[in-house]
Amino acid sequence: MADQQLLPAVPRWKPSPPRQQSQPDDAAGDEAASDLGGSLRSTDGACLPFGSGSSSFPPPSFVPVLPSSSLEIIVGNGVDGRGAPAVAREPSLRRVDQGVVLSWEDLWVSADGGKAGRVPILCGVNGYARPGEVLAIMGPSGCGKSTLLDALAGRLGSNVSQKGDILINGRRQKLSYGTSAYVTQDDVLMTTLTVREAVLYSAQLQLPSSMSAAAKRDRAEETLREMGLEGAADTRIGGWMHKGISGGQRRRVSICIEILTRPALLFLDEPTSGLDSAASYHVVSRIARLARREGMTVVTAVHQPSTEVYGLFHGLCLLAYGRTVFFGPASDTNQVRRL
Ligand SMILES: Nc1ncnc2c1ncn2[C@@H]1O[C@H](COP(=O)(O)OP(=O)(O)OP(=O)(O)O)[C@@H](O)[C@H]1O
Repeated sequence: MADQQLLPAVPRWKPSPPRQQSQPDDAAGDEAASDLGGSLRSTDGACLPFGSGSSSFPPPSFVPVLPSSSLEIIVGNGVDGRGAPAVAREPSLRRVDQGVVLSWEDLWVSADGGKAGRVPILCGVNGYARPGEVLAIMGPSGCGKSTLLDALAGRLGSNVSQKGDILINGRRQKLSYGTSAYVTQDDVLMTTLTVREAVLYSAQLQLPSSMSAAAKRDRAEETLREMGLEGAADTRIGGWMHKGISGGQRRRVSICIEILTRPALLFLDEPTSGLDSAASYHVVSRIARLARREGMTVVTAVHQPSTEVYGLFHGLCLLAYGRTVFFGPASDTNQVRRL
């Protein structure tokens, strides 16, 4: 088959011996899901050894486990753009029980293709994302990256249906308001506002009324700093008519607005699209640092990252033709990167 021939060096699943357990049915879903600690199942019932063997990307335990404080996130060459060490060692601010382990198992998505019937988009994909880490969804154009992201975020369109499990901390449950945020590919921002105004107004709208005005202002300022936007805070966002902030800064403003509520789960659709490699690096390194610091679970669809940007990802979910062809630590994928 053509797609098989194209991917000779991609690490393959090595099914471990089937477990002595029947496939969960819908009614028993929660109970079965909580038993996924050691492995996830493929469509044929075999176990998929996520994180098994020598992998440093262990499977989710479904008790959200934040990385230990000694864990290092090596950001590119270990030095950020201003020469400061970029190894994140700060302890996470999020309580352990607030982290979100997101997993998906045997997830199928198809679209209504009219006379052609249902058109498959995702075919039994599996994976997970953990607190404090950035999982990159990669693959060629049309392989289903955005669809997977949308399915995980509960944003699929009405002509699309899904089958399979999406679990939050091992259970089928809905995310409560403010738990997750989604940064779309397009920056929808008020061009006449300054960066500070845009973030502050969003803080006033999004943050709970129980927070004082001063606390909301502080949160807005803190988030501006986290995204490295202090220098541009008083610059008008601008647009086609009036030049304002740069493309990379626009992306960071969009992200800034979405993380004001400190969501436990952050979805990003192509956060680096349209950016040069330096701006891409700046955006993703901020996200990686924030994920680490806040114990945030980040899932991002990304297209052709540079080596430096790629080095910021913890996990990789590589799709091709709607199927998972690799899932594991991003650092384990030298063969994939050479393809
Ligand atoms: N709502 C839909 N209705 C019909 N087909 C769809 C729908 N959503 C996605 N598709 C199809 O599913 C496939 C995967 O689309 P998707 O946008 O997820 O790919 P992608 O990997 O994100 O692509 P790109 O990198 O180009 O953005 C495409 O062939 C697309 O046309």
